[in-house]
Amino acid sequence: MAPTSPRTLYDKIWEDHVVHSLEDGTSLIFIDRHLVHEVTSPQAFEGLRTAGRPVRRPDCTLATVDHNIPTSSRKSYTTTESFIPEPESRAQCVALEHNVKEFGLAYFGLDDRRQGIVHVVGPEQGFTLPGTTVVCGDSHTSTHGAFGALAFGIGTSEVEHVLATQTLLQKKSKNMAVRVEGRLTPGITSKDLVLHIIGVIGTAGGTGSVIEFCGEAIEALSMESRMSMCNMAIEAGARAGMVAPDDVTFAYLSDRPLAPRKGEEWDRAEQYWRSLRSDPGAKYDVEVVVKAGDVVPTVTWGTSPQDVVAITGTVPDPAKIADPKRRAAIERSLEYMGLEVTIDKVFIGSCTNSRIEDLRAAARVAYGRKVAPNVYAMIVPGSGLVKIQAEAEGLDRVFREAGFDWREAGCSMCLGMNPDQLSPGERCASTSNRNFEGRQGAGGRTHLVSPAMAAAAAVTGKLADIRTLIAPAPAPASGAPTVAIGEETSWKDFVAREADVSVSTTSAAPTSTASAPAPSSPSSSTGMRAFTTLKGIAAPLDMSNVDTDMLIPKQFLKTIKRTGLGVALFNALRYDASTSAEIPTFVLNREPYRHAKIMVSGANFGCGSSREHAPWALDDFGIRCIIAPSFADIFYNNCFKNGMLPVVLPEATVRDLLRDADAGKELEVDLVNQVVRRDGAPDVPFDVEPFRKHCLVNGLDDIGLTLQKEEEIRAFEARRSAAWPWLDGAGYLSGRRPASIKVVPVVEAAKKMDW
Ligand SMILES: CC(C)[C@H](C(=O)O)[C@@H](O)C(=O)O
Ligand code: SF4
Repeated sequence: MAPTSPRTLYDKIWEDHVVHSLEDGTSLIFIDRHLVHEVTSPQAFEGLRTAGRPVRRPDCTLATVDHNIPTSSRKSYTTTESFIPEPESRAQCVALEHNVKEFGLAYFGLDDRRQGIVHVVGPEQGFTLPGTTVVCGDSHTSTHGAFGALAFGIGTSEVEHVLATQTLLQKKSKNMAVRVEGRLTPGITSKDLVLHIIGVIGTAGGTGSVIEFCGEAIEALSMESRMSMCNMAIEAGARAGMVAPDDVTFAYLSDRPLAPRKGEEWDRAEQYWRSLRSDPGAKYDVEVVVKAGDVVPTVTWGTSPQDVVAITGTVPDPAKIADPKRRAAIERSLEYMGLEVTIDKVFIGSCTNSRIEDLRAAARVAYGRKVAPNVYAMIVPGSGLVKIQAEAEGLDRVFREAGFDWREAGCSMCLGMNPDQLSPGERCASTSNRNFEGRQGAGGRTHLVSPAMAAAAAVTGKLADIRTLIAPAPAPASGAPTVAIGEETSWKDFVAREADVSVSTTSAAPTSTASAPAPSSPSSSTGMRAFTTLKGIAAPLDMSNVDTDMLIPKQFLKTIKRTGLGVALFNALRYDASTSAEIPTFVLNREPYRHAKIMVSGANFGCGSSREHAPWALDDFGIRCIIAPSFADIFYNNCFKNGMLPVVLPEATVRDLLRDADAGKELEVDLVNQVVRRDGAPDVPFDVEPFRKHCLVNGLDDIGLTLQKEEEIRAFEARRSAAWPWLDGAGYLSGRRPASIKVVPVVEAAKKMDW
């Protein structure tokens, strides 16, 4: 028998999940774990409802609210309707509550102490496991790759696809290795390391790839630190980030409520997990080597996560940049950021850095010090359980004593869909992951840093080198905490006792999931709008890295519909924030581009968040085709799910088309013949994957097509139950945990939401 060629970690997980493969390499892959939140799911549930489809695997689905919720005290919480004042945020959270009831899903609501940011909750509960495929309608799903899982963000149409079929249609990405040699020096965290890496490879450096982080420095990292790294893989443009599971991973998972049970089940799982390492000699398409010793405390200076600088360094001088586009981007960022060292706000939170280890790191700096008088500093734990653990360790008292605001769990000021926002011009040291214009509030300026650096900024009032502050702090003032920093508790005291809390639902949810319910409606495979040819005005937007926050800012994500978002498109570039008047120079405010059907733009179009609202807004404006040298993966996928066509062409050809567009000439995009027709110039051929083309040209709906593969999906599920039995029924709906163990309430105010 011929020896199999060496495989990477990604190859192994991919191959273990293929349900069915098409000739063009598109595969139907099985999804083990689906996390759901309120922003990207309402339209997906609506789709199921309209088609009369159930959720195929409620046992593999876990929902919570995180983006929209206020982080104020929940002591007075009675209902979500009365607790959330802002009508649109309230509507999204209430919609999720209705949906989880109707479809019978496990849900951590606002009065459940397990509620938190999806990417904190999944790992904390042991829902995220090595070797699994994990998805969520959220770009930072890459976080879960820290466990040796294949975890990636998806759009709302794909959320619906997973809910209905527990599978996704995917093309395999490239293998990329980022090897970090040597050890990080004292005071340097994985946040500094990942910012440094993004500075090296750029925000498009990982496009089309799954990054495996490896090497001595990665192996030495805790699970929390690995999660921060993989979380930001999406900021490097990657489809996913991953780290091979090892003893650190297994120790973290041991006894988590949803992890395999100790004994035979655990042993079998661990044996499989230990096989999930890249084989010696496995080939990567791209390899990058970084020296850990080169990494120093790192901070972003601009409006893209790649705009990084060592805290000891200086920001780039645009006059010294030869590339005119890059020079213009730097000039714009510098003008927006109006660089100064003093800061106004500090945000310690987000799915990047809101876990217990992050709060401990910040508390070590805050201990015995005071928040500078010019600064408002807030700490937002990633989940209710992180908050409880931090309180048991006395961290809240350290923070309060120092003058920090101690909040309830949620996404908070990471993107400010709730009231936690920056005011125009305010400067913030933030432990989050995106520093886009307006990300934390219109006109707000974000510097991405590690938790320790954020705490250092809070107490010094400016961006400061943490290494100058890691000497012991002065003795705390009277009334300071009695619990010394360093008395770490075990998460087991807080999480394990949750193991047997089951979530009841109002619908007749299946209690055994070894065989999945059959779809209740006939599967139709037509239904998407077809795309054959499109002729019209093309709007030139000569800019690289057009991110989805720019395409549609957060305030427009609160809708529970897909339509009517055209007015929101490029909102911050199109309208003056103070007067709401059109900015006449912006391309879509000029004739003939108000009527554009096509957009021509720069590389890495659609980077950042997974919000399908971005293609919905373009479509609603009238633009159904975007031509660019490259696209961010999730945005690219989202277009096809909406009958829209992203066309990839070489940089030089895009330049030619930009000139045509500038001249007001029409372009004709012919998908059937795969050419762009120009006025007075030769046709430009383009590539598109055959399966995607087939679906688009014929207006075929993916879900309908996938449901025709019911037999293959069932066969896969049977194989999965035999090979990895711990993955079945691992949701709170399984009823497999004994009900005899009493749940000890940790905080009186925290009650369990009963559905
Ligand atoms: C709302 C959601 C679609 C979005 C994402 O995908 O990342 C958000 O979490 C963000 O961080 O911008
Ligand atoms: S990046 Fe921010 S907004 Fe997005 S999931 Fe993470 S915490 Fe929430």
